Amino acid sequence: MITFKTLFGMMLRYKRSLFWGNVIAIIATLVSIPIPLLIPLMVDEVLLEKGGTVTGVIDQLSSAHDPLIYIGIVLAVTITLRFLFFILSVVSQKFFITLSQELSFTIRVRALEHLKHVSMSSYERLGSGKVITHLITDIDTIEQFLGSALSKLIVSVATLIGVAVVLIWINPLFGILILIFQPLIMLVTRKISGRVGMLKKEQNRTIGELSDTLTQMCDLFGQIRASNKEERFIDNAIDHSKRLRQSASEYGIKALMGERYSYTLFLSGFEIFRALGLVMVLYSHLSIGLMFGIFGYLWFMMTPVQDLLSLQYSFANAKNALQRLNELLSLPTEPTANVSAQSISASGPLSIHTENLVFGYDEKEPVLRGVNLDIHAGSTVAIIGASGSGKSTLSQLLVGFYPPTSGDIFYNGVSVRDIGFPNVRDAVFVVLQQPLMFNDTLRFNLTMGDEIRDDEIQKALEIAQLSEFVSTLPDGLNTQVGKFGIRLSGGQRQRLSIARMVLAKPKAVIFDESTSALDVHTESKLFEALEAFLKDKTVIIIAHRLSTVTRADYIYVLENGIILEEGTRDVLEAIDGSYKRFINSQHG
Ligand SMILES: Nc1ncnc2c1ncn2[C@@H]1O[C@H](COP(=O)(O)OP(=O)(O)OP(=O)(O)O)[C@@H](O)[C@H]1O
Repeated sequence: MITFKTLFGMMLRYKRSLFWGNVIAIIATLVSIPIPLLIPLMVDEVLLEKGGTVTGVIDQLSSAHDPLIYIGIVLAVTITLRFLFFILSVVSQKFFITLSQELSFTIRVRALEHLKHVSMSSYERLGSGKVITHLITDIDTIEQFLGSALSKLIVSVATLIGVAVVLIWINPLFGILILIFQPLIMLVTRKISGRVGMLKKEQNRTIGELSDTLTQMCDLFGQIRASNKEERFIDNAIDHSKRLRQSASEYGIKALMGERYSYTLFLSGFEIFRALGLVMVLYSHLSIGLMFGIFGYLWFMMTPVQDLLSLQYSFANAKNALQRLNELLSLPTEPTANVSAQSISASGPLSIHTENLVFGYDEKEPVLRGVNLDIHAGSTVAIIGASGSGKSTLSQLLVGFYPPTSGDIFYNGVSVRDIGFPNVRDAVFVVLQQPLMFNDTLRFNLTMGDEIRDDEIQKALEIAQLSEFVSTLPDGLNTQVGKFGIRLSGGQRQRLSIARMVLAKPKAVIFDESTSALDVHTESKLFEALEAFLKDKTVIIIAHRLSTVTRADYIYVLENGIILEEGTRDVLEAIDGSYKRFINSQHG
């Protein structure tokens, strides 16, 4: 969880930037404070010929008692101060911009680091589009607040205090009124800013939904076109866009109204102060020059007042964006390992044993309803069963993708909860029926970014029956495969995934329908070539094809989430049960 307190803590890590940014900003403010007063003072001291501090100082420096010289020098000093203010504020902003970028980077890294350990089921529940919105839009909203808070809060407050001090010097009543006026407006408009913040949250939520819809639509565009369903999907995206338009305009209008309303309140107070200035010239000793000075300061206050008011709104937005980001940061993570990874990475094959394994994507509807497997190290087993019986789900659990709802999985006698899911995934590799590829080169898809020698890659390609195909490609391993591997055939993708498995050097392999796209001849050649590689490995084959299943020493028949039959081929063939029906169905 990230709170404003956490953000403040993160900020304190950049003490140097924070210190220098603020020191320079305060010097800039001090430089700017006299600006509104200098020229108006000329009204009293030069036009009304009353003399005073400014002309007194100039007289000490020069002997020319000329009104034009007084005005010229004051003008030159004022313009110099303005430029000095400009340079100092740019320097201080530089510190703050870098700092706010560092902070949003830190938040993004923290969210990405959390994503590394998030459990698959909670990730799937949230959806990629929403995850992306949290990582981009919400963090952006927080960054906008941090950027303006860092650069404007101290400067605006310092300017207002500085102005109040000068005004107290000119007239105490004015100064005190100005000091309490700004917080009063913020208090009055607090409710509106809270409401605006909620609308921002709603807008970011609709962005998340739209991005989810668009991601899915773009990823499956070919499928949509093949079914001639563009209209339906585009209409759906338009509906989401309408919702975004609605929430964005609601937010935009209310945010603008709120800020303008607060500002109008301030301007009304500003007019009252101006009228008060006139009244004070009439009924007190306030000079016309000082009255102009007061008017000047009232204008001067505009920017810090506007900044503070908009800060109030961006604070409300950031508060809601933080809440949304915390949804991502509080997604449950995978259980962590208790025993060292050593326990299954030690040499030798892996035994896999499940005890009363229960799992459901939705906890109320179990897909696996008490599965017991006893797979000896180095053996080859097959799991068969009707479509939807839970075979792929079982393989996803065995490979450490989801934690069991109840029951347990043991690898070499150690529970998956103790080993830790990442260690299981290192040791067990699942080759999927429809492996998805990165939109990158063949080499990247084989190595996933690891440094692997070319001769090793070549060997893996040979085993996977792919080397001939790759040798015909003009760019060889540097050939781009397209999004999800679209430029490869289904069988080539399956073989590429097998080559990836060979390079990953797992201790156990699950083939989940992973040769279904190959003809029987290529499949047979592939398994022959794999024989030496798989010799010391535990192998689980999930298949619908008898020729694939017959490679197994032992067979499990899964039905409706439970093991209905199990045994060697001979034993199962002798029973008039599901396995027999499976064989008969293959013989047509
Ligand atoms: N990621 C998921 N989220 C929610 N439900 C899922 C998910 N994957 C599978 N299911 C559901 O789990 C049940 C079992 O699916 P599973 O893919 O494990 O069956 P299978 O035996 O491998 O089928 P097939 O032979 O057709 O591949 C199905 O009812 C399916 O709807």
